[in-house]
Amino acid sequence: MKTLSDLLAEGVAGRRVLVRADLNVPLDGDKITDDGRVRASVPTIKALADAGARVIVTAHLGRPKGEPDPKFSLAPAAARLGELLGAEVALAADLVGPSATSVVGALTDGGVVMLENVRFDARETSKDDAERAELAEELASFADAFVSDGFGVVHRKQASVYDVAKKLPAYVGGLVDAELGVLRKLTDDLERPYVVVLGGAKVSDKLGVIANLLTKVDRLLIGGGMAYTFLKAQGHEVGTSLLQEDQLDQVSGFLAEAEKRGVELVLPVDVLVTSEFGKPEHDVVGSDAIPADKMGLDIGPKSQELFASKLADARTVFWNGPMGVFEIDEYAGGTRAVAQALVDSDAFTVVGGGDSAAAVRALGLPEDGFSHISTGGGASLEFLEGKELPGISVLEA
Ligand SMILES: Nc1ncnc2c1ncn2[C@@H]1O[C@H](COP(=O)(O)OP(=O)(O)O)[C@@H](O)[C@H]1O
Ligand SMILES: O=C(OP(=O)(O)O)[C@H](O)COP(=O)(O)O
Repeated sequence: MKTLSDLLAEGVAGRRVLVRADLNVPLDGDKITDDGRVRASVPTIKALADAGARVIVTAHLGRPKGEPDPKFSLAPAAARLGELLGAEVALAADLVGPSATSVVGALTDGGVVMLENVRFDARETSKDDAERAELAEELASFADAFVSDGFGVVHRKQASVYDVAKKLPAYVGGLVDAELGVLRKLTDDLERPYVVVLGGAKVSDKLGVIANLLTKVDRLLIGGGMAYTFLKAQGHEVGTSLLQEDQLDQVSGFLAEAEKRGVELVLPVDVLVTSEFGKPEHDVVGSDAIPADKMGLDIGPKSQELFASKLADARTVFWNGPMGVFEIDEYAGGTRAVAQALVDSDAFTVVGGGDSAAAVRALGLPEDGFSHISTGGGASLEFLEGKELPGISVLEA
């Protein structure tokens, strides 16, 4: 793979460089609640700008439906990036339309601009190769080189991640390079017990990694929205909790496979339930006694203790996905307990994922209490699975 250093060594003054960043930050209205991904994107962008490049940043925010939607505008991220760089970052009102053409045309050496949310164009996430290639061609027409630095999205075969790298001289960015370097320590010769903790809300996306993880880990702790499909597969009622009904058979298979392999699969023994998403009033119930009209929004106090005890003797830990809806104080206890157990541990500990990393910071845990805080959740998991990451393999080609 050609690296950012190679590109800088070639000389970038006056060249237009398209940088794919992951600026998928959590928002409260138009306020960024955790700017970790913007901060992580700065070094690569700054290195290029300082070397006189004309930098064009492309990124996504959330999962809009392939058309412009102001709720998912990158305006807050562009403003924050400008603050961190100490120079204005103009945001084009579109992705490859007249506004983008004019904003890119006005770029001067050392300047940085941003294109509006790449997922406002349905071709970005299209399954049709030709559609993605067409958008990639339009993006590539703005630039002379491409730098792939959105680690959180390298597992997506999308136009701005994968296809565009075939249209321009392509380089791996500093963030992606550094993230891969740390994650390699979790694949070669790791110290055991190796414990993986999974939670969060992207259940259907992330269930798939479990089959492979079962061949690698000693223990798998499952909380967050991910736990309920397991509890249901064990025959428990889960009320109105997040549930991946169509993956129940697959999850039953995981339970059997874990037993066969001697992998300890640990599920919550109690949960905090409420009647309406986000409602702070709640009850603590056994995970085999979730009422039909209630949803589980956090693991309970006994589960917190159980999970902490299962982390205490670990030598290597990877954690993706909050244990509950930590954005609401009442449901932050499980996430805090797992985070604290990692801080207290002297294992090699990696936390990955936009929301997991945000949770660690929002709950006031020391960032240096973890060996590494990764900007990517799904991307890290797929890397640990040993799966080919399209955004990386395209750079190796
Ligand atoms: N029991 C639950 N029910 C619904 N949402 C949950 C539950 N537990 C956690 N979540 C939500 O999961 C989200 C994060 O999930 P995900 O995107 O998979 O994690 P990450 O960004 O760290 O990879 C958080 O916004 C959190 O509120
Ligand atoms: O937030 C992200 O991933 P993560 O939640 O797995 O860390 C990335 O920005 C990828 O977003 P996507 O899962 O909508 O493709």
